[in-house]
Amino acid sequence: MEDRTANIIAIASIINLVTLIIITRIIFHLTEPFFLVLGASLAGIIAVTVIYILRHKFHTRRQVLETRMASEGKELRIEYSFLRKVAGLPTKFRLKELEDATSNFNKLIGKGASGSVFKGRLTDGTEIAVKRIQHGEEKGGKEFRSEIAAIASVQHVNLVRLFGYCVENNNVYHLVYDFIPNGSLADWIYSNSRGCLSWKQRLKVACDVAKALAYLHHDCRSKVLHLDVKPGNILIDENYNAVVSDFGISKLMKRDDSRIVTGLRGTRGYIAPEWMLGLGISEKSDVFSFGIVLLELVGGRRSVKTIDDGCRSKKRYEYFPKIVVDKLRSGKIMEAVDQRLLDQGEIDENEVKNLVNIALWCIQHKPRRRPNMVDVVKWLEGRVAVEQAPETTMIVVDLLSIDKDHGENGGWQNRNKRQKPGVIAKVASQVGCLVPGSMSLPKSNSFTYSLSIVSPR
Ligand SMILES: Nc1ncnc2c1ncn2[C@@H]1O[C@H](COP(=O)(O)OP(=O)(O)OP(=O)(O)O)[C@@H](O)[C@H]1O
Repeated sequence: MEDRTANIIAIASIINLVTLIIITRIIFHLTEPFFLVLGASLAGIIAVTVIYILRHKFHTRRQVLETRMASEGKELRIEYSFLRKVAGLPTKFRLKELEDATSNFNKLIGKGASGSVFKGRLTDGTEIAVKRIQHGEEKGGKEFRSEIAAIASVQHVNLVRLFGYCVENNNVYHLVYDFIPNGSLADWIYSNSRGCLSWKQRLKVACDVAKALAYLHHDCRSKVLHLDVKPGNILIDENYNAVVSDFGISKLMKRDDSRIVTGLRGTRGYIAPEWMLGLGISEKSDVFSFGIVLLELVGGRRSVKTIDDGCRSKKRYEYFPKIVVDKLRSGKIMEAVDQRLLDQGEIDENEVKNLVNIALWCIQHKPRRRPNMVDVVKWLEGRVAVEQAPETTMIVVDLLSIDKDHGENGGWQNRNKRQKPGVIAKVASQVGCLVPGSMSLPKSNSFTYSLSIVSPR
């Protein structure tokens, strides 16, 4: 509308001017030179007017476009952030936002092998846990990408929620999670630091973790292998629900693949034998680790313990799963149960046997003999009866757990050390505990074990 008015005014001005010149010529009988000067001036005026009109048009159009783009951009941004929220996808944080949220990273919650975790609060009041991975670009970046790839698109009440991430500084990666207030399962079962979980609460934790793993293995577009299932990575929320966390070494696996080959990582005591032997891993490797967690829930202790017998040259180890099998066979399973649970009472021997039986299915050394997590959930919920677990050789024990310096506290991980299967035999012979062939199980409660390596296939 404005454009048209400007055009009309310009054309009308030119017509007026020409008319004025013609009238002036008629009245005053003006000469040729006068008209040359006048013509040039007129051309100048017309050129200026045309330039003005064009500029005005261009300016107006640009303004219209800018306004339209701004409003479309805003709409797109709103839509984009809305879709991310709906899909639960992680958002990118600025370092400054995380510094403000964590008061400059001064509330340390805990430290793991890969970094430190800090408590914080976002401006909208949401409590967060910020994990700072500081391993140098390659390792830290790898762990960071694994974590994001694995949990960015998964949503389950028993999986920790990843709110977002931040990579402003090349070698420092931040992952922002929902804050889970009651510490990890390790704090509850290995020590009294937070108290003692009752038997019912332990059964609930087992169910929650099983559901989370069943979801990762069977309900996601690609199978998600967690690969570091252990009490330290199972968080307890305010209602004592279990939340699985730490996807730093997880892997995605195509639905059609039966196994994948990857460098040995994970945590001592929980690594499935097929992984240690370099035979490839699958969702059944998580099932193995889960079985070990079940036994630790029953015993309130770690599966591998160092025995201090005063002999410094050769360390001796106690393997709890073997103790449990022994106790079950001799009808004394309650002797393997966490003393604190026995003191609390309200623990049913049949329920203990049932849980132990499920665990023994899960830790079968042959992966194909292990159940899948969907079946485990049905067993744990009592929807399907559990048959007695077959005997398993239980002789490929986590040799990499045998670490001269770190003893039994579980703090050592080979997460960042890629090991070849041959290393296992080497480590075994170094610690003097490689016995070829199978081994017979000692009958005593706290026996030490020798290790031999057989193929789980
Ligand atoms: N989302 C969270 N909310 C509350 N606490 C958390 C959260 N994530 C981790 N933590 C706490 O931070 C501690 C360190 O966690 P992190 O995952 O880094 O290490 P870890 O699992 O203990 O060891 P590792 O990295 O060796 O597996 C844990 O003990 C846990 O209690």
